[in-house]
Amino acid sequence: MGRLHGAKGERNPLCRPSERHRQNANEGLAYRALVDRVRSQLSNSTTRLALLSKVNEALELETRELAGQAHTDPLTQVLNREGLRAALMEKWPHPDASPEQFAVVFVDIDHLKKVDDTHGHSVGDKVLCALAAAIQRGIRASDKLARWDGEEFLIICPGTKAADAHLLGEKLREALSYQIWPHGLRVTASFGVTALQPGEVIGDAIKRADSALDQAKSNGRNCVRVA
Ligand SMILES: Nc1nc2c(ncn2[C@@H]2O[C@H](COP(=O)(O)OP(=O)(O)OP(=O)(O)O)[C@@H](O)[C@H]2O)c(=O)[nH]1
Repeated sequence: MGRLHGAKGERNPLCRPSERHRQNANEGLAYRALVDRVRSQLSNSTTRLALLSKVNEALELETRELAGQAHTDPLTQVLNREGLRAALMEKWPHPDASPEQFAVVFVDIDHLKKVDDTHGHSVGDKVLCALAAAIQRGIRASDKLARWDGEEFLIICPGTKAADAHLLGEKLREALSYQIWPHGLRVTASFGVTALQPGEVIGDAIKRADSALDQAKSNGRNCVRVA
C-alpha cells in the first residue's frame, strides 16, 4: 500500500490522481470528525455551564429564602426579633451610637388568652395574623414591624417624634375597631409609645415603650399611652 503522506504528514506530490482523490476524501472525513468532536465538547461544556449557572441560581435563591425564613415569624409573616435586629443593624450599623430620631410603638392584643380558651388556638392564630396585617397596612414602608413576643408586636418608626407616634398609635387602634375579625369577634389592642431621647440607645427606648404598654393595660386596655 502506497503512503499518502510523508513522515511529517505532508501531501505526497508524487502520488497518482486517484490516490490524491482518496487522500482528499480521508482528510475531509478527518476534518469533519474533528469538527464534530469540538462541537460536541463545546455543546457539552455549554450545557455544563448552563447547568452550573442554574444550580448556582437555585442555591442563591435557597440561601435568600433561608435567610428570609430566619428573619420572618412563620405565623404572621412579619419580622421576628432576629429580623428586626438585622433590619436595624442594616439601617444603623453601630447600635451603641445614637441613631437618628425614631419612635417605638408596642402593640399588644387585649385578652388573647380568652379568645384562645373560648374559640381555640387556631382562631387565636387568625386573630394574630389579622392584627399583624392591619398594622402592616397602617404603617409606612420605612417603618419596621416585628412580632416581639407571643401576642406582642413592636414597630420602629424612623424619623418620627413621640407626638406623631402617639397619633399613629391612635390611628392603628381605631383601624382595629373597623377590622372584620374571625368568628365576628371584637378585638382590641393596647399601645405603648415612646421616642428615642438624646444619648439613648435603641434598647432604652424599647424598655420605656414596654412600660408605657404596661400603663395602657392597667388603664383598662384599648388605649395608647406615651412615656
Ligand atoms: N393563638 C395563639 N395564642 C398565642 C400565641 N402566642 C401567645 N398566645 C397566647 O396569648 C395569651 C397571652 O396571655 P396574656 O399575657 O394573659 O395576655 P392577654 O390574654 O392577651 O391579656 P392582656 O394582654 O392582659 O390583655 C396566652 O394565652 C398565650 O397562649 C400564638 O402564637 N397563637
